[in-house]
Amino acid sequence: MSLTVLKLGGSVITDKDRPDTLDGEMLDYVADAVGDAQIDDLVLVHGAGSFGHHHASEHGVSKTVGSSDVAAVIDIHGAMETLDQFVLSRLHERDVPAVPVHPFSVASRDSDAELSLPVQQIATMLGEGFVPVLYGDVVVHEGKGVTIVSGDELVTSVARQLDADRVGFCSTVPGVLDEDDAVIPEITSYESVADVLGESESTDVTGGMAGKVAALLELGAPASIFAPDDLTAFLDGENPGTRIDG
Ligand SMILES: Nc1ncnc2c1ncn2[C@@H]1O[C@H](COP(=O)(O)OP(=O)(O)OP(=O)(O)O)[C@@H](O)[C@H]1O
Ligand SMILES: C=C(C)CCOP(=O)(O)O
Repeated sequence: MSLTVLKLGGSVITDKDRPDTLDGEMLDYVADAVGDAQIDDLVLVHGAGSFGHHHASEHGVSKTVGSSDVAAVIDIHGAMETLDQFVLSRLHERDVPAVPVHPFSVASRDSDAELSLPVQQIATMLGEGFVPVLYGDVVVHEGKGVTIVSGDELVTSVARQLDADRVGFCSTVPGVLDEDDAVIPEITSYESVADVLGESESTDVTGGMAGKVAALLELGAPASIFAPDDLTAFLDGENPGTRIDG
């Protein structure tokens, strides 16, 4: 069996400039591609877009800055659960057997910020024919209350632990772009692209493209970053966009 881990970028499925606003057309578009895909085992992770980053920013919470305020936990996690419900229902409309895995309820960080994400339930879900769906969320963090765990970190953690065969990031851009906005076909070291990597153009507490590339270089397996137009090609086994191989 071949395992694919795919992240649907929050900037793809939401309108990242308007708080708590779905991009329903794009969500339908990517859900169509997932619904039509012929793949054995699939784990989906979605980002936060305007459902998580605005709330995290309002409460001053990021991957490194924590909060012990229950209202912050409920606000951020609640917004992400709402977005997750939209994602799940669009997938169900296409008969994708998608089931939720709520990171806040299962994951944690230790005092060195090391993420611990149990994957046995995800493996069992796959074995039973489900498509587990995770999402960027708040996560309890030893000594800091809660911090943010990005969908990118969840992808790399699941992919590493379950030895994924293919890892894909569907974002709004066709790949990592160079200074002339051309897609860089392959990245093998952070230094080679550090100058062109920036944060997201919208509110984003998890580091935008720079955070994504850094996380993927540490994965130890190749991963692709591509735009929604290329999602079907990726799910068909091609390697569109930028291939990151640390
Ligand atoms: N060199 C670069 N090439 C491509 N995109 C870049 C680059 N530098 C910065 N970016 C920004 O990074 C964004 C992609 O990162 P972002 O974190 O927003 O993606 P996402 O995973 O789709 O969203 P989310 O984090 O909400 O899930 C692009 O939309 C762009 O604004
Ligand atoms: C801001 C929150 C809650 C999660 C961020 O996840 P990402 O959109 O994958 O970076």
